[in-house]
Amino acid sequence: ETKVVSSTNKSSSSCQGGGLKCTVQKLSTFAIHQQYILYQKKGSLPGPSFVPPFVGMLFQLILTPFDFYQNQEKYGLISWTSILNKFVLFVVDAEMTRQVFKEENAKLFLSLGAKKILTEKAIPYIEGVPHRQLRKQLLPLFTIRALSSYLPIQEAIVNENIQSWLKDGKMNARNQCRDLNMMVSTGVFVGSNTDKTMREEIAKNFFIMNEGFLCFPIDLPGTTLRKAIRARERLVELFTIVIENSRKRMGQGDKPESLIDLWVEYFLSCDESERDELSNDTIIYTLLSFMFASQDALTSSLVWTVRLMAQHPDVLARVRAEQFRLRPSNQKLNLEVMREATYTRQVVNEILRFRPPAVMVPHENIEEIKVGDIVVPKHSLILPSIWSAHFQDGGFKDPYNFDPDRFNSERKEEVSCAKNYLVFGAGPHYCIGRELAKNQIEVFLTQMAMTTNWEHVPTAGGDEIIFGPTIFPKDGCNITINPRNYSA
Ligand code: HEM
Repeated sequence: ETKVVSSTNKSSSSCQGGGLKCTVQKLSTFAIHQQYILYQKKGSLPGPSFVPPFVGMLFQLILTPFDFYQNQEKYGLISWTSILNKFVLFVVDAEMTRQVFKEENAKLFLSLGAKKILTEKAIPYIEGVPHRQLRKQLLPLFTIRALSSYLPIQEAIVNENIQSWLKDGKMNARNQCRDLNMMVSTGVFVGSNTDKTMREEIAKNFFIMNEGFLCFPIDLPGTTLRKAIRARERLVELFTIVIENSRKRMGQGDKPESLIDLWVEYFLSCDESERDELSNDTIIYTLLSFMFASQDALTSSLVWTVRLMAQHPDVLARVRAEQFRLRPSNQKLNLEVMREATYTRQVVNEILRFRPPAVMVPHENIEEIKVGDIVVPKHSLILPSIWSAHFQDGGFKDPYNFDPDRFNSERKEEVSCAKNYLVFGAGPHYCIGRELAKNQIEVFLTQMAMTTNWEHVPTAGGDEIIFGPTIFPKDGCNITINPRNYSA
């Protein structure tokens, strides 16, 4: 390594005049140097015989992700590659994937833009004791009581959207579910007692902020990233107003309705000395992370719900029969009924297994760590593959079959294959919104099933799976949709 570094210096000193030839010479020396470092790091790990300098496998990963996956999987349970000159460890084994999620020294690696937008105060960037304390503070927001208070909001907004889709008679699931999801998340987080104009402004700014997560990370006036940062600043102002209103209502003993209400209620119940002085800040930046974490993943799951149910009418018929048995006169959903709807919940779990929205969750190790027997050099990018864990040989039975019965009380694959089910991650950053997310998919599934009939409208190549950055059918899934009488 030292030798290569000194040869770089030598070449630059002999190349003082500048000009194209000199630039090419410097770039080639740099490329050779980088390749040398990568090959040193990979040691005996299997992987591609050649990785293009500078960009590495970036374009394959973005443009043809599943080809990239399949090629990489051929190298075995753990292999190497490189993206933008960074050494990348690709992990397809469920056990090792879990290990990465649990490793304190491997941090979630969100996009470069995400850190600028969400700032260091966002929960995925917090570690150790402060992280554990924050997670504890968040528990009251996801209890059965809390989830019950969000249900009427979820149900009302889902129904409202479905009614407007029925008027059109056809739709693109990806576009419509994205809007529905934004309305539901905003409703759940800030409550329906926040006026409509403010909820709409929150949603509008959140869309702008979301654009910034995957854009080119250049923060200059007029860039997508700068607009996203401005949108975040406006969201901070809007959330401050919502929290102040909630303080007034919770202070006079009103019933909490939204996630913010529950958090404010929790603060007011704590001893003055225990209250976090920066409580507004904590709530606001955590809410921004919630919006970020929930939006694309949930939209992906709703779209797959539409696509998979159109593909499996037998499964949809069983959901309808169960719902009609439990709610013969279209009673409102509540958590008890949802607990009894075991088949419907199996379908939700299978949608999440079969099409996990976040197929891989990048991590960066801040120290040298071990994954399996492999020593991973500091500052590598690790790609633990949730997708591969869900389809790994020796895990779920016939994993490429969409089969909700795998989770019934006889087969219980959620127990026997627990180590392969990684849709919500594992370890200290395990998804805190998982029950909220599952409820949302279930509400959507039941309302679609009981009030509509829909049919998939295929397009050429439209079923190919793309990253966006969660997974979607390429055409976003077009359907025709018609009203249906409430029946089994
Ligand atoms: C289908 C929907 C969802 C999927 C597939 C999903 C998946 C994930 C995954 C894989 C992680 C990383 C876990 C780890 O590192 O071990 C995560 C973290 C997280 N999720 Fe979700 N999620 C979903 C919905 C939601 C929702 C609705 C919320 C709203 C509250 C949410 C909030 C979070 C937060 C705050 C984190 C970071 C937790 C921390 O850093 O401690 N997620 N999620």
